Amino acid sequence: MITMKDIVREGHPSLQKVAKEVSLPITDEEKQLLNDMLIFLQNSQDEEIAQKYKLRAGVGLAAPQLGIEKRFIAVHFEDVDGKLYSYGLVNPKIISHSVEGCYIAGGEGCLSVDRVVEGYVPRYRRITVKATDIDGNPVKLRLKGYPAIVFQHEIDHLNGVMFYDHIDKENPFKTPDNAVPIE
Ligand SMILES: OCN(O)CCCc1ccccc1
Ligand code: NI
Repeated sequence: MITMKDIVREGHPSLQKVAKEVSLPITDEEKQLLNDMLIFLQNSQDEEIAQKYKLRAGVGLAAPQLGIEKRFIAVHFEDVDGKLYSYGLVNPKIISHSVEGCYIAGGEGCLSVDRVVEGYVPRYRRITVKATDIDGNPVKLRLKGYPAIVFQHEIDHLNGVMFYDHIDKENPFKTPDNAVPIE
């Protein structure tokens, strides 16, 4: 099972590179990896398991965070309406996005960053993501608000981008233009 010791921290080269496209169909080993990533997220959100294995709660994980420079991401969370987003995706790509932005009022964190980095992280408010799922089916997701933010955070990891790269250096709490806060 994946635990925190498997997650590389900032400074590790895998977090700074552009990860490679995965050739399809994915291998059984790659399927296992995606499943293990999803199970980690579920475990990290289970109070008992998280406490037992000292897991930090996460709503998403990207393969480069495991030192694996391949374009895999996993997400597991519910949105404010209780809709469950639980996906293991291959080669996710943002194919369109709104001009309008959004940001989490409390800022973002990252399992690969063992410190608080304050400030607003400007994100697109709406995105359309195309990917392949764990069974090789094409997936097209239209996402808005918090779900859109999570996917952007994970896809950033595939391109060597950390959440704090988006924070305004001069004024971290400058309200991003044309953007709405997400509580
Ligand atoms: O890359 C995953 N990760 O480090 C876990 C936290 C993910 C995340 C945190 C805040 C807002 C969006 C996504
Ligand atoms: Ni992260």
